[in-house]
Order: sequence, then structure tokens, then C-alpha cells
Amino acid sequence: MNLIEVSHLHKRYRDHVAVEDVSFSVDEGEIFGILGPNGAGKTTTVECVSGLRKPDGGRIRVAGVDPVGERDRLRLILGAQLQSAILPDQIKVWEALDLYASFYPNPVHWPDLLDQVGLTAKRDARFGKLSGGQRQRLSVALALVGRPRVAVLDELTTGLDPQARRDVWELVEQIRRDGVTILLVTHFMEEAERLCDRVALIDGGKVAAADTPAGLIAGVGLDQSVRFRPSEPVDDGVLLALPEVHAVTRDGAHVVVRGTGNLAPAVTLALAEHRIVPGDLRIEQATLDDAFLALTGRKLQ
Ligand SMILES: Nc1ncnc2c1ncn2[C@@H]1O[C@H](COP(=O)(O)OP(=O)(O)OP(=O)(O)O)[C@@H](O)[C@H]1O
Repeated sequence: MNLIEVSHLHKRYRDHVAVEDVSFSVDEGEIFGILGPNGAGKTTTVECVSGLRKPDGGRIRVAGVDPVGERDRLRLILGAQLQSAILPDQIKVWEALDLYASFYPNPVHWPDLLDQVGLTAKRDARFGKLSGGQRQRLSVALALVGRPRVAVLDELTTGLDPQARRDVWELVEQIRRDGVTILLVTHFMEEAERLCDRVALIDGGKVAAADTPAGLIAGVGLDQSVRFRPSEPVDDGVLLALPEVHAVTRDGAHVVVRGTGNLAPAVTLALAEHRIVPGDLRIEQATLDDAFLALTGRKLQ
């Protein structure tokens, strides 16, 4: 079932078009990613879904609710974690949770939530004294305190170190296991690949493509490459004769073979038949970044 439906969303800031034409739908229980470079229109899109901005065109429904006309109903369905935390530095962690819980008719018992996000030890700490990762985890807890069916998480791990980022990723996976549908905005390819069931690639206020991460990569026909330094000169024709191989290029002393299917075994076998040893052998899978580049002509990061 589609829990979120966005069709032909259009949003301008005065004469600047932030979102040209964005459509996507999110199934119940999914982690759906919105991936794109800075300024692509991601935040504006999810702010419209969250009822924080009024679209200039198009239609949005969240569990059948119109975010513009039915904000009170939306509040009970959707919890948003905002890009920049806007809590006062002096507020204590427990006070923030207690305050947010008071906004909802049936809030989560917040000490459990504090435990879930790993902040029980910080219960009495002031917001201003928390680390970046702790602030992010608190903001996730605040988005979940009203028991939403949908959580909107915007640039959740920007500015975090790798360990804190992995901790937040685990938290997101745990929230999904609890049955919450997640709309996740990110400009990190790894984050989208790791967390998202499906991803919409957004560029210049439009959806360039939407699919599973693997489907997006396969869709542009760039699956993988094998890179090696041959022990003897290798004739391109030997490799190009293999059905798995699409292209052979050189990078200094290295040969780069692009293709599909069982590329690496096919290439190494062909080399062995010609008594060539592939030194420094590396197999590289295409990434969402490659798919984005192929679709838009631009890199994500
Ligand atoms: N309040 C605003 N007033 C005017 N222009 C804005 C406003 N908010 C965003 N924009 C512009 O609209 C475009 C889309 O911005 P948006 O924040 O939605 O993109 P984004 O993909 O989320 O990028 P980022 O990751 O940098 O937040 C950008 O060109 C941005 O400068």
C-alpha cells in the first residue's frame, strides 16, 4: 500500500524554482531515500510532505491526508526530524522529550525511547553539551515520540564521524523493524545504498530515476569493472571477444575492463589462457554515484 504519494510537486521561492516536477510514492514499511546533490530540492520536497511548506503545484497525500489542508491530522501520522536542530542550548534531554511528548495524545513512554536511541546516560545533559551524533539521535527520538507511522529524516548523518554515522544507521534500521515507514533525505551515496529499499535520484528539482539501488545501477548498464596490471602486454581483442566485456580502457600500467555478469572469472580465465597474470587485481562494482553521473551528467558529491 502506498503510504506517501507525491505527484507533480512544484515549489518556487519567489522566482527561483526549487522543485520543478517531483513524483514518487512510498510503500508502508519502506525506507525510501531521496538522494541528490546540494540544492537539488530534497529538503523542499520533504518539507512539503511534512506540511511545513505549501506547494505551488501538485498533490501530496500521507496515509490519505493532505499535508496542507489537514495539518492536525498529519501531525499524528508523521514525525519530522529537521535538518538543523533548533532546540535551545539550555534545555535538558529529558525536558525536550517531555515537552514534545506533551504535544501528542498517545506518546511513547519517553524513557524507553531514550534507551532505544542510546541516550539514557545523557538524560540530564543540556542540549548544548551534546555531541553531533547525540544531537542527531535526540532529534530522531523527538520525531518518534508521537508514535508516527512515517518518520521524515533529513540529512541525518551530515557532519558525523564514521562511527557515529554507523550508530545512526543502525538506529534507522531498528526504527524500520518497529514498523515505521521512513522517508530519508541524504546526499551520501553509501547511506542510500546501505539503508534504502528504494531511492529517488533528484537533480535540479526533478526525479532523474527511482528504483532499488541495485535497479538504478543495473538500469544504466554499468555493473562492474575489473582492474589489473598485466604481467605481459594484453591484446584488447582477447578481452573484447568475451560476451561479458563491454569496454577495455587503460589507466597508466593498468587495464580497466567494464562489463556485466561473471566478468571477473571470465577475464581472469582468458588471461590465464594467454599466460598473463593480473597483478593488483581489483573488482569494482558500479555505485549509485556512477548511476547518478550516467543519468544526469553530474556527480553526487
Ligand atoms: N527559504 C528559501 N528561500 C529561497 N530559496 C531557497 C529556500 N530554501 C531553499 N532554497 C533554494 O531552493 C533550492 C533547493 O533547496 P533545497 O534545500 O530544497 O535543496 P536540497 O537538495 O535539500 O539541498 P541541501 O542538501 O543543500 O539542503 C536551492 O537552490 C536553494 O538555494
